[in-house]
Amino acid sequence: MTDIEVGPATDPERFLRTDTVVWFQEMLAAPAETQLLGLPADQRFAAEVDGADETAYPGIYGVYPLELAVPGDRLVPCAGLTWVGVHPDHRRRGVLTAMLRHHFEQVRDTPGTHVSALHASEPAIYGRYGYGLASVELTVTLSRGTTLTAPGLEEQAGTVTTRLATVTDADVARRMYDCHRAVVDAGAVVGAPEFYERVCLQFPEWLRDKEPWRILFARRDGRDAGFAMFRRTPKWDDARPAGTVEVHFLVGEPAVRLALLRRLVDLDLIGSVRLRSGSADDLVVAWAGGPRATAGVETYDGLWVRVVDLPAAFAARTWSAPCDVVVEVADRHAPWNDGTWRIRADADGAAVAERTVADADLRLPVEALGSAYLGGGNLAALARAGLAQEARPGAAAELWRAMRTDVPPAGSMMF
Ligand SMILES: CC(=O)SCCNC(=O)CCNC(=O)[C@H](O)C(C)(C)COP(=O)(O)OP(=O)(O)OC[C@H]1O[C@@H](n2cnc3c(N)ncnc32)[C@H](O)[C@@H]1OP(=O)(O)O
Repeated sequence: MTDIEVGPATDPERFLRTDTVVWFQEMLAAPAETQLLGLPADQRFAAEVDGADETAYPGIYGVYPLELAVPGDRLVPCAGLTWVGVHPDHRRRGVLTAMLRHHFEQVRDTPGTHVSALHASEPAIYGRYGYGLASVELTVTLSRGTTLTAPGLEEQAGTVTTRLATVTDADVARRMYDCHRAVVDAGAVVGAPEFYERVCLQFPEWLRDKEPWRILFARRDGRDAGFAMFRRTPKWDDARPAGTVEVHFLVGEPAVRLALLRRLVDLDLIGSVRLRSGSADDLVVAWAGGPRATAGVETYDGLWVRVVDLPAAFAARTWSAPCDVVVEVADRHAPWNDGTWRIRADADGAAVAERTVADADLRLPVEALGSAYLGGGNLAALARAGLAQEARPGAAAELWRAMRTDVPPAGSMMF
């Protein structure tokens, strides 16, 4: 096998050339640092291989510094793995494997950060590296004028007004960041302020004939209370307006989201509204009156979570029920997690994981723990499916009851 060295990517132009060839996209005209906005210089990494072409790195990856909302209304630091790409000349020779090993070591050595998370380009890639699917994401399409019923929220929704802005308007990125950070459900991720500046970038090559992204702010008591980010695409069917609205963020408390959605399904000249990043039990489906009352519900994988430092990650979230389970964890790529742990949670929601020589009640791969980390991946169902092995009957359900949450994890914004 070729020697692969992973370290800082110090040449932004070379980084972007790799990205462009990996994703077969056109080169953007904007300066490299503008294109990389939001990806801190010390969070850009590259793989070098002897004899590689000097113009592009053989492999690249980057990390957005994110905060992840974990059970118990806590925001914890999270390494947002992104910009992963291996040059077509170097694929299937272990470059990704070397980069992910490097990433896990970096995260392990970063004080306060214990988990990594990502959105996968393809579902088959990341499970083998210990990422578990932590949330299921719904894309919900609503027809224009869909009635959204929520008697318990009417009074609050009635106090919300909405006001349209464009991402290029002054201060929009900061307002988005403030709103997003103020109201997050477990499962959601929040970026650093620069991340929202990135979201607001409008490269001409991306824009072409498209509408610039609009931000519909919700206002209550003279302050921002949430927002929706959307763009419309005009369409006409037999001379009837049938434009589509694509919504990428819907942020705020439930009553605020309801008010924003009511405005979106009432926009002129549209036929449908497509909402990304819904949770498995999304409020929108309930407000519409069930899946058949929508114009379509599609299910995708949401956030993939990788527990990098097992005991620290477990201590960072709140647990839902007491448990005392001995778990044998298989972890090839972060060997410091590999082995047997006694996991105990108390009635106050605190958990401790300690090394033990006791016999395991349950054997599972580390990705199963990533899957359950946000309260979503059902470990008892996993055991039934033969993807975790119980030595003590009921051990998987015991651990699951302690990790699960009342509602499924929220959808995560794309990063
Ligand atoms: C978080 C994000 O940024 S998601 C974006 C990921 N990037 C992309 O999809 C861009 C296009 N694809 C690529 O750049 C590359 O194909 C990558 C990054 C997916 C894989 O890089 P490679 O260096 O080829 O992977 P590597 O050689 O380390 O492969 C490791 C293993 O994963 C497997 N694997 C790699 N890619 C895939 C895939 N797309 N589907 C299924 N298995 C895969 C390999 O077969 C190999 O298996 P093995 O260990 O059993 O032999």
